[in-house]
This record gives sequence, C-alpha cells and structure tokens, in this order.
Amino acid sequence: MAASIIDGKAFAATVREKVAGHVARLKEENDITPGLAVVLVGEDPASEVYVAAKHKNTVAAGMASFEHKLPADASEEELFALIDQLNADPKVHGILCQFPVPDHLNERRVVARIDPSKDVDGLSVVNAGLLASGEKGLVSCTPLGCLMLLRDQVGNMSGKNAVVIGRSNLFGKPMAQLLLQESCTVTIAHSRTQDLAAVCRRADILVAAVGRAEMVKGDWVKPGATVIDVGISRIPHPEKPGKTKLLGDVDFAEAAEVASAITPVPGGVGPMTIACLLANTVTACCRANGLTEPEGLTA
Ligand SMILES: NC(=O)C1=CN([C@@H]2O[C@H](COP(=O)(O)OP(=O)(O)OC[C@H]3O[C@@H](n4cnc5c(N)ncnc54)[C@H](OP(=O)(O)O)[C@@H]3O)[C@@H](O)[C@H]2O)C=CC1
Ligand SMILES: Nc1nc(=O)c2c([nH]1)NC[C@@H]1CN(c3ccc(C(=O)N[C@@H](CCC(=O)O)C(=O)O)cc3)C=[N+]21
Repeated sequence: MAASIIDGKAFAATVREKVAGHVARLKEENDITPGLAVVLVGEDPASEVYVAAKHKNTVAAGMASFEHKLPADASEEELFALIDQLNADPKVHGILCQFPVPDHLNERRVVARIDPSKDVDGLSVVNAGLLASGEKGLVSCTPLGCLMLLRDQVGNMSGKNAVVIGRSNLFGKPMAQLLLQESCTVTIAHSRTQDLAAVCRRADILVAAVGRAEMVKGDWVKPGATVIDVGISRIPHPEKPGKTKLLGDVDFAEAAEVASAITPVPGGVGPMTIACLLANTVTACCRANGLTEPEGLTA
C-alpha cells in the first residue's frame, strides 16, 4: 500500500484537547462555561447513538451539555417553543437539532428558527451566506473537520485542483467554499456530472460525500492525490451475522494503492465532526461574550 492513512480519530482527540484547554481558561479567567444544547425529535436509533456521543464529548471537554428529547409526533409549535427558549438562554451558546427530523417537520424551517449566532451546525442561510462572502460566521462541522485534516496533511493548498463529489447544503457546498478560500481550483460534482471518473482523475484533492458505498474506484484517483472520504454507508457485516459494517464512498483498498494519503471509514472524517461541533460551541461562546476566539479551531 502506497498511501499514508490519515488518522482522523487521533487528530480529533487533539482538537478536543485544545477545546478543553480553552474551556478551562474561559472558566478560570471569565467564569463562563460554554454550553451546547442538542435537540432530538423522535427515536431514530442512529441519531440516539450520535446524540449520546455528543453529550459524552461535550461533558468530557468541560462544557455544559443540555439534551432535549421531543416525541416523534411533536408539533412544529412545540419544537419552535423549545428553540426560542434555547435562543434566549444565556447558558446555551450552541444549538444543534439532530437530523433527520420526522417527515411532518421541515428542516429548513427548523434551521431558520435557530439564532444564527448559536447555529453551531452552520446551516442557517446567514452562516452559509457569510461563508460564501468570505466573512466570519459558523462553519458546518464536517467540512470544517475536513479542512483541518487537509491543512495538516497538505499544508498550502493554493492552486491545487480540488474536486468535491456532492452538493448538499450540509457538506458539499460549504466544503467547496472552504477549498476556494484556500485558493484551490474547485469543481463540484454531483449526480448529473458527466464522466465523473475523468473529473475525479484531475483532482489533487478529492473529497467524496455521496453515500454510495465504494463508488470511487482506484482508477478514478490521480496518483499522489489526497483523498477525503466523508460518505458513510451501513451494510450487513459480511462475516458477522446480525452485525453491520461501515463503508465509505471510496474503494479504500484500491485507492490506497494510488493516493498519497487517504482517510479511512470509520476513524477518518467522522470523529472530526463531533470535535468541530465542540470547537464551534467555544467559538460561539467567545463571540457572544466579546472575548478573543480560539486560534486554530475556526476556518
Ligand atoms: N462523517 C460525517 O461526519 C458525516 C458523513 N456524512 C455522510 O456523507 C454522505 C453525504 O451526505 P450529505 O451531503 O448529507 O448527503 P446528500 O444525500 O444530501 O447529498 C449527496 C450528494 O451526492 C450526489 N450524488 C448522488 N448520487 C451520485 C452519483 N451517482 N454520482 C455523483 N454524485 C452523486 C447528490 O447529487 P444531486 O445533488 O444531484 O442529487 C448529492 O449532491 C452520506 O453518506 C452521509 O452519511 C454526512 C455528514 C457528516
Ligand atoms: N444537525 C445535524 N448535524 C450533523 O452534523 C449530523 C446530523 N444532524 N445528522 C447525522 C449526520 C451524521 N453525522 C456524523 C457524526 C459523527 C460520525 C462519527 O463519529 N463516525 C465514526 C463512526 C461511528 C460509528 O461507528 O457509527 C467514524 O466515522 O469513525 C458520523 C456521522 C453528523 N450528522
């Protein structure tokens, strides 16, 4: 195998340590504890796992964690009343509503209800607009985590060809904006892209966020490229009956023969998402209190 494997799990641990250091300083010097509120509507088992992991990591970093669970049939009015209460609560600096929400609720309307200065998911039109304009806002956690990995791995990205597969508001669009800010030449590919393999082969930096297991083959990868695999598909485990296995969007074994560096799934981008959620909460807390924000934890 030629490629070095980017250890997102270890990198995320260093980000969480940095966050914990800032949190300790905020407490000592300013008597402020950053607080993160996570809202979960309904009982999706995967979401329960993520929310529990967020709670655990928030507490471990010394921050306050507020969990709010609403029943699956909660009305928009009930959810909005909770969000309004969290918007007004000075102990809450970050608010995240776990997605997907049940079908009768609308994700865009939910996001729009959250105070943009507390929108640690970076999903509001205000934060998306600030990012697109090159101004300071809150950046979606997963793209921010990928940026941190790329800065560490590649260093100066200026002039490099970057290809992002996927154009969602949650990931593809903000990732492309961040790469543009790093002065990459950015291509955003999606389901209508013609000859995706050829587009990918031009990429010095290839970021895949589709959700189709092992779609990106070894011969789609430019020799020496850096490959970031965001996709997560859960498939039945081939050897252990009743268990599941996580697969990324990239055929790891094939791509690792060609790339210079690659993130694995699991243990690559995933752990960075939660670390960046904590980082965004500290950033939001510092801004809310007019304090200098932490260095190295923002875009
Ligand atoms: N590791 C982590 O922390 C996170 C992982 N994820 C994972 O990343 C993946 C993407 O997430 P998200 O952006 O929310 O997903 P979406 O479903 O919102 O977006 C998927 C994108 O992939 C594109 N696409 C679909 N099929 C193809 C194809 N055959 N060829 C090229 N492009 C295609 C779609 O194109 P079109 O727009 O034309 O439909 C769309 O833009 C998922 O697997 C998700 O689980 C997401 C967030 C966090
Ligand atoms: N409002 C909102 N914001 C999100 O950011 C958001 C969301 N809703 N809904 C679901 C997706 C998905 N997501 C992940 C977080 C951590 C891992 C993660 O830690 N993954 C581990 C493995 C975890 C496992 O084993 O299941 C890894 O890849 O190593 C993955 C995916 C955040 N999302």
